[in-house]
Amino acid sequence: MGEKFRTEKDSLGEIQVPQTALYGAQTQRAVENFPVSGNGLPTEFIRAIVLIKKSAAEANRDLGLLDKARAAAIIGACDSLGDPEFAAHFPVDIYQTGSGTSSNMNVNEVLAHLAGEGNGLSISPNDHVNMSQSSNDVIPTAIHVSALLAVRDKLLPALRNLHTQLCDKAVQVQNVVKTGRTHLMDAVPMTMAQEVYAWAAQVEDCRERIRATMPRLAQLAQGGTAIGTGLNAHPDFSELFAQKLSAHTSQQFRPADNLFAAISSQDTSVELSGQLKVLAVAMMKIANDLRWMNSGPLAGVAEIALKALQPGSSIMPGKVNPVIAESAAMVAARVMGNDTTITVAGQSGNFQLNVMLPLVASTLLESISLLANASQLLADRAIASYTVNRPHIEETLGRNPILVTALNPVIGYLKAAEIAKAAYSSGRPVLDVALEMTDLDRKTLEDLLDPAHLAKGGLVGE
Ligand SMILES: O=C(O)C[C@H](O)C(=O)O
Repeated sequence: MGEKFRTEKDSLGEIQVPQTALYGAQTQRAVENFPVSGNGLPTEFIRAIVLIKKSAAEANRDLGLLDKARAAAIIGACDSLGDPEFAAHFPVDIYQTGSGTSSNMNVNEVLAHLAGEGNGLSISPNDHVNMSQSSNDVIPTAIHVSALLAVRDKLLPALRNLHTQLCDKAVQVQNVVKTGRTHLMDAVPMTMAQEVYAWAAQVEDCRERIRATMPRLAQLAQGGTAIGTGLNAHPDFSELFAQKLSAHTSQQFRPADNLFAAISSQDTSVELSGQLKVLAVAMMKIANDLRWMNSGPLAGVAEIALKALQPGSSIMPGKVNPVIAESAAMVAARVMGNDTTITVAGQSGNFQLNVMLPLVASTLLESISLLANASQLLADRAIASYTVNRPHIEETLGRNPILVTALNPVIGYLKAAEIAKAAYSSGRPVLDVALEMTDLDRKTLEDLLDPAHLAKGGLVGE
């Protein structure tokens, strides 16, 4: 049996809508107009719009604009939306109208339908659910709210965990002295803790950069309506709305300093995306360092062994690959690309409205979610569990002629270079060669060339 339909009507006329749909005519038109990606906007974004509708209904009620019965019905409808409704009744594609009007109307229609069910109330998607609002302030507000909550609830905790795991690891490997590398080539010694603490510092700086965007994310376009003038909204609406939303989210929101700017630009989204890109760059570096350090096990750098999580190869038996680091590196690549997308979308503020808002919403939320998940996995399934190949590290460190760098202040660079060359060509320990080519005694050379001492900067008296 074919799907049943009902007739719905909007300002363009009648249209057939699936019988069971909670949405109405405008959503149906959008479904038919935009069969583009097959992907809807993220659930957390739609949830943010629903929260905006709830807070708006409360504010309109308190301002005496919306009668108590309708306000209660709309608020009840907002509260009744569970996961199955989110999956089924918000079908509009990301690549729709640039203002997100189709998604705003989708939410308005679903809530009006649910709010009017079984109570005899006539509830209009435009006049009641969308009262005092325009898509032009709802959608930028939903971007800020959903992004801020995702940063607060997912990304910042994941970064804190990654930082903690890195610091714990650094303590575990504080006595591992290894060869430092510059240009991928052997350089002077360091401890593995110094290396891991450097990653931790990068992560912590990224966390702080992202956290610093939150005060601007907390500024909302709501109340500006179509272009920022607030036409059709009560003068107290934006402030009261922000109070209601703050209470529902345990997060302080407030009206934007300039509502025109909040509607016509996406500068704060661009700012946040830029900080997410810094994190992606840091994540790529850490993931690649781990991959190099884990390379081998026989013919590679082989300093560490990442935990074996799955067979690496369908054809090469026994091979194990650094899958979590590869996954994190792909996330980083995606976020860098997303930042370019958001940069272009952010430029698309023509006169009073940015018209790439759904693209900003989906791309920004994807970056936050991917980075949160990848950070968690990197921490728990790579950093926490890797083991150190101490014999190999010690063996290569002991033979490293670059240790001779420590003799520069005593015998000069040119003499030290001669010793290094002789050590490289003969394959002998640099200490033995230096003993022959200088006047320094063994004890002095042992002190000067001690890798653990050099890892502290080689300062006399350390
Ligand atoms: O949907 C709205 O509220 C306004 C629309 O985006 C427009 O400016 O044309």
